Amino acid sequence: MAASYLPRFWRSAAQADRLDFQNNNIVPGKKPDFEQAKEVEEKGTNNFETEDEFENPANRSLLNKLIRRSLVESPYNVEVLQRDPKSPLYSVKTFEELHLKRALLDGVYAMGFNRPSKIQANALPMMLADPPQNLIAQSQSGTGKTAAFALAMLSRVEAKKSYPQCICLSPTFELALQTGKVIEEMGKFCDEVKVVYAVRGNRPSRGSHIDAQIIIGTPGTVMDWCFKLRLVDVSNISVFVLDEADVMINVQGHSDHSIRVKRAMPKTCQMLLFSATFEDSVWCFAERIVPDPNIIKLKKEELTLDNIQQFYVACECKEQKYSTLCNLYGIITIAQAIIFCQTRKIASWLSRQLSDDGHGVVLLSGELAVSDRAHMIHRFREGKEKVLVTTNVCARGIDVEQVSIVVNFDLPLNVDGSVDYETYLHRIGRTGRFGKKGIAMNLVEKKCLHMLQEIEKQFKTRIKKLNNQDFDDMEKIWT
Ligand SMILES: Nc1ncnc2c1ncn2[C@@H]1O[C@H](COP(=O)(O)OP(=O)(O)OP(=O)(O)O)[C@@H](O)[C@H]1O
Repeated sequence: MAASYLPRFWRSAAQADRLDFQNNNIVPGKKPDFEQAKEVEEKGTNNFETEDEFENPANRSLLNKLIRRSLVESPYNVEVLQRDPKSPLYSVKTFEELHLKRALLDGVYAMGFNRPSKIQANALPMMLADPPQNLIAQSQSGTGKTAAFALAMLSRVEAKKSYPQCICLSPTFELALQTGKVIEEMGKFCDEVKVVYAVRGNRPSRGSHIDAQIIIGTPGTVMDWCFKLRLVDVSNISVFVLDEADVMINVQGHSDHSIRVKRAMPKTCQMLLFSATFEDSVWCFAERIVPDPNIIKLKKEELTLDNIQQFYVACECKEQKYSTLCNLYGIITIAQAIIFCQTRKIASWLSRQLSDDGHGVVLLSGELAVSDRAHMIHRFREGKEKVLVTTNVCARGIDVEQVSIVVNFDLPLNVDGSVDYETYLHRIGRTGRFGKKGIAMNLVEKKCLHMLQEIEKQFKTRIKKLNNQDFDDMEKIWT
């Protein structure tokens, strides 16, 4: 790693070879005592200015810990956020008060959840009501929507009946796998409940019996399973979930399939639509296709999360964006990062270029075979790869806790060249999960700077400028 690209105080530490940034290793040193740890913490990370202080092994170790905490672990406190009425994680309720069955309570606690988030506490009573009620729900990215609808499905299935009872549609292969894993994990104490994946590459033979109660899949494959292969008796489906519902009902390709599957559901089937974003017109459409829904809706100014700080660097051209990215590399690889590109072509150019220049990187785009996609996302999730270069295929839903920085190598655009606000929000929402701190960095050509103002106006938010040359500016980010 080129130490000169590091902020001042990290630079001196790195030059002294005291911190193994690449591997986030804690440098062995004298174990700091608690009082000293507190004192240093209260001083703040920027107070480690002198070499002398770095000489002290206790301080070195503490510094390392602080960097880890601000970048990798983030000094966030879910407990505190959950008591703040302004936070999307706020909840006055406990999971017990949501009347979940014992096996599910065991499941959520085993996952380390102590209290429900706002969306979970508000949506679950509606979803579990009898008779079942439909719901269209919006909540910011990373606030626990997946767990909310997973709990609803797991609460509704009759485990003794070995046939599909719930269908959940996701827009991508990766998200379907991730959501299925959450359902499996959460339901691990519910004996006999199974999940099956209706995704590309998993094709049971025609007429085979599916004994899983929950089907999670992408719209095209689920449609094939229901209508072409006749694997699913749709008249038994009691819960139908559309995750990322706005793209599922509005974007060509997804919408034809999703709406066809939805129309085949029995009249009594409960419809649950979730997303962090719903353009006004899409919201109206959703209300038209879901009978008599309960509604949980956010205001525009509630959409961005305070825990994600947004920045931009103004660049002259693509090449300068690339060199800026290289300058940032030491910083973005302290934790994990996702770099978004507008097209597959740019993504593969960028990942090739970065690897040629000796940077570790993994590419995930739609052109890869599904097995390669699964392999790449698995390696990234495991932390074996620190930087993921991708397209919008990973913009939504992907939940990797250690992602501290999202870089928009290109701003997300609609086909007409205007800013795609929804995708912007989903992309930056890959960091700052469940109250953690995160950073969104936009590399923007000067001719496109007006787009940043449009984003600021749209979400009543602020995107701060960073100086291209002087990455000591970056220092300010973490403080
Ligand atoms: N009640 C909870 N307590 C602690 N952690 C939680 C809780 N609910 C969810 N999480 C964690 O928060 C993270 C984000 O949750 P999730 O992926 O469900 O968010 P989401 O709202 O679906 O996000 P997106 O809009 O990006 O799809 C996950 O790692 C999940 O395990």
